[in-house]
Amino acid sequence: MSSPSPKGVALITGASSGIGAIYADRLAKRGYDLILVARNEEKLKAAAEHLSASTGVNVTPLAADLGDRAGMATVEKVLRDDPSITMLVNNAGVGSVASILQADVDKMEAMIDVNITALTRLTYAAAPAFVARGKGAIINISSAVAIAVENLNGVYSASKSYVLSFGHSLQKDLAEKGVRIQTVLPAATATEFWDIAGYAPQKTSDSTMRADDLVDAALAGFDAGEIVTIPALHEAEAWTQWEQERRAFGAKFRNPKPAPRYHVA
Ligand SMILES: NC(=O)C1=CN([C@@H]2O[C@H](COP(=O)(O)OP(=O)(O)OC[C@H]3O[C@@H](n4cnc5c(N)ncnc54)[C@H](OP(=O)(O)O)[C@@H]3O)[C@@H](O)[C@H]2O)C=CC1
Ligand SMILES: N[C@@H](C=O)C(=O)O
Repeated sequence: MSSPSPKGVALITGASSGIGAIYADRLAKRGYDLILVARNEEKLKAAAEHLSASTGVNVTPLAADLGDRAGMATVEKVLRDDPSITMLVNNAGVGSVASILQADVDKMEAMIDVNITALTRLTYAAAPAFVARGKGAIINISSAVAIAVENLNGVYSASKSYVLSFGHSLQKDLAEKGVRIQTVLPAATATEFWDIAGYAPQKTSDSTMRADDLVDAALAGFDAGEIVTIPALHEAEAWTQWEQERRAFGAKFRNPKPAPRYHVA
C-alpha cells in the first residue's frame, strides 16, 4: 500500500473494459489513487493489480451492479463517506441499436437504470461531499447520439441526451461552488459496447475512434476547462454557436399566450 495520493481518489464506473479501463490507466498515470467499479470482479482485480504495480498508486476494485438499487447504494455510500475521493467518472453504460419494434422493454428499463438512474444517484452522492470540501470533479460520459438522436436505439440516445442536459444543470448549480463538471460526448469508439449493443462491425469501421485517443482527447478537454467535450468534432466553433443559440432560445418561450398559429381565441 502506497501513501495516499495528494491528488486524491478517482472513482470510475465501468472500469472493467473499454473507455473506463483507459480512464483508469490515464488517471493512475496522472497520480490519482483509484476505485474501480463494474460487475466483473475478476477483471477489476486484474486491472487493479496491474495498475498499482505499474504506476505505484493505490487501486481498489469495487464490484457492484449499477443496474440494481443495492449495487448503486454500495457505491453511493463510498462516495458519501470517503473524504479522499476528488473525482467521479460516471462512465458505466450500455447501448442498443434495436428499434422500438425490436427492443425488449425490460432491457430498455435496465438500460435506463444504468445510464440514467445510477449516474444520477452517484452524482447526488458525490456532489454535496465535493461542495463541502470546495473542490471535486464530475466527468459524465454521454454520447454524440445525445445530439444525433436518430442514429441508435431511441432509449439509448435519450438516456445520453439526459446526461448532456443534466451536465448543463450541474454546471449551473455546482461550478461556483468549486466543483468541475465535464460532459464527454464520444462518437463511435472501438470497444465491446458494440458487441453488446448488437452491431459488432462498428468496432472496426473506418469512422470509429480508438478508445485511447478518445480518452486522451477527453482529458485534454478537461485540462482545458471544457464543460462539454466532443473529441470527434473538429469544428469547435460549431458547438459554441449551437450552445449560444440554445441558451438564447429560452427567452423566446416567455409568452403568456399561445402563438397565433394555434388560433387560440
Ligand atoms: N463505444 C462507443 O462507441 C461509445 C460509448 N459511449 C459510452 O461510453 C461509456 C463506456 O462504454 P464503452 O467503454 O464503450 O463500453 P464497454 O462495454 O467496453 O464498457 C462498459 C462498462 O460499463 C460497465 N457496466 C455495464 N453495465 C453495468 C452495470 N449494470 N453495473 C456496473 N457496471 C456496468 C461494464 O462492466 P461490467 O460488464 O463488468 O459490469 C464496462 O466496464 C458508456 O456509457 C457508453 O454509453 C458513448 C458513445 C460512444
Ligand atoms: N456515440 C456513439 C454511441 O454512443 C455513436 O455515435 O455511435
